[in-house]
Amino acid sequence: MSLVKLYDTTLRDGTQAEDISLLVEDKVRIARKLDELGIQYIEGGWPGSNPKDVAFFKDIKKEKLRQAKIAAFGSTRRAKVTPDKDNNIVTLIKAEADAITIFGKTWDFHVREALRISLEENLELIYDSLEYLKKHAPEVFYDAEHFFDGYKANPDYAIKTLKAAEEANVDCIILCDTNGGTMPFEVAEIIKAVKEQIKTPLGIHAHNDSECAVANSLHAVDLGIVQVQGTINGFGERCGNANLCSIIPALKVKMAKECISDEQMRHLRELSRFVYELANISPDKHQAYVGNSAFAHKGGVHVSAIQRHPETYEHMRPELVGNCTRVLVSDLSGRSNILAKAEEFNINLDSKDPVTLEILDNIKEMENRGYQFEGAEASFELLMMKALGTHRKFFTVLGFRVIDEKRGEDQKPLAEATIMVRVGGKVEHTAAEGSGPVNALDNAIRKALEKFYPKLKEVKLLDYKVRVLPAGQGTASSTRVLIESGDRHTRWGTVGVSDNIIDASYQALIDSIDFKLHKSEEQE
Ligand SMILES: CC(=O)SCCNC(=O)CCNC(=O)[C@H](O)C(C)(C)COP(=O)(O)OP(=O)(O)OC[C@H]1O[C@@H](n2cnc3c(N)ncnc32)[C@H](O)[C@@H]1OP(=O)(O)O
Ligand SMILES: CC(=O)C(=O)O
Repeated sequence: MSLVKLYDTTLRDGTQAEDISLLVEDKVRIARKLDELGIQYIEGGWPGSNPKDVAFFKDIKKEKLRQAKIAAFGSTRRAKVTPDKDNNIVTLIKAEADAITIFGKTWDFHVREALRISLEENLELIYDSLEYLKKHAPEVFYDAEHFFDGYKANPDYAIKTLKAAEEANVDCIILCDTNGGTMPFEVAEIIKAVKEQIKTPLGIHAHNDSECAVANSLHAVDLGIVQVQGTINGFGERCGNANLCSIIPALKVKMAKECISDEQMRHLRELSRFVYELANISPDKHQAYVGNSAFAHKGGVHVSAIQRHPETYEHMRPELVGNCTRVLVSDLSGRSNILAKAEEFNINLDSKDPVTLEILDNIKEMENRGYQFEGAEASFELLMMKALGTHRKFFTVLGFRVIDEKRGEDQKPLAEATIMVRVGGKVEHTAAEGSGPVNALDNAIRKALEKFYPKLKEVKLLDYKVRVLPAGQGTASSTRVLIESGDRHTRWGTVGVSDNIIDASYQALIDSIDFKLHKSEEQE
């Protein structure tokens, strides 16, 4: 297997994405994880840009990375100053990184319009910036910005810029699709032409503005490119960069190109989620390879087939990237979905058992009323237990009342809930306040039940989603509430539907508590 080197720019180009900003500590934590994953180069930032990036290069030196090299990023020197006097170049060297990457202009249009210098002067900028850096850094890479657009506009000039970098003896020339508009067939044609004229090892840095960044990067590797730049989860300027979470498994599984070990790749999903978490961005469920839905099967026909052989509807084994097969339950389910779920919950169910059909019919009828079990597997498991007669009634709610009161225009509203529950022979009547009516109700339910079941103290409400469902013919619109709860060990989802938002929330809250009590009992 030939080796492709991965160059991660999450900490530099990734942070150029709208809504993404990382603290120095976050950057160091991500760098550690990238190193563990086996990424060969980690671009830490642009030290000439801001003090945070300067601090990163200082702090990362204290880390004992296993194998990754840290790269510092910047640009060619400014016109009219020599490299040794150019603040950006001097700062790059001071960062004392293992490698330095600078970008320079390839596109004649950019030279004229953005830099406003002559084409000849730009070639000098490229050559002497790189030649100077080569004397001061162990490895120097050249990002040929807008290479593909530049080549299309003026191929002779674009090649001249690469030759200037080659003459300066750089270690790798990276062809950049900076505006992300190049098509895969153009990439192939242009790289072939470049390879006839440039002998320096080549890399690719593709943006995703036309959704082709991953395809372009893979095409480039197929044509012999040895360095692939990208970011975790595809974060990056505008529509993002080539997504390394897709590139890595494609290289290894589909193209037999070595880049990280099999064991390292099993941590890819974990790393993807770690970066989402630190960037404070919700993970994209539908993300290829590592997303929650990447191997989630909903249609009954699909579920029936994957149970016979997973490859019928899975392009590769999810475990290779640390993901897993999931079966969803909905009104598109068949008996196979119900049986798969039963197996997941360790429930013995036979496809010929009338209960299987009863559960299936029940689900379809409830989904028709607005329930959705895809994100509410705990409610579904409770429903199964009820159908099978294994559900235990831990408590009975005898009634509740919720009051939401505002005492003046500039006063905050106050919410209070009272609830009456019976556990065994005892009746408990409790009141609690909350930041809103649902929170007050949640507090009151727990306060009433925690006395009997102290384990409920562990339960936290992690997410609360409300969706107003459109009215059907002759009916009022109703509300669906999805709640995600969790304890120290796990998370679970529950659902409630009603034309009253408090009632819908109540159903989801009660299911959450009921589920926790069943699971605690099973564990004991
Ligand atoms: C394709 C890419 O993604 S490249 C990376 C882009 N990332 C960033 O821009 C984030 C970090 N940038 C920054 O912090 C700032 O832009 C800085 C510190 C680099 C520069 O700030 P300023 O000096 O205030 O300049 P400003 O940002 O307004 O304009 C960019 C300058 O860089 C110059 N420039 C652009 N590309 C190059 C290049 N390859 N070589 C040399 N100079 C360049 C422009 O001509 C302009 O200089 P001028 O105004 O003197 O003509
Ligand atoms: C260098 C870089 O980030 C680009 O060309 O997109």
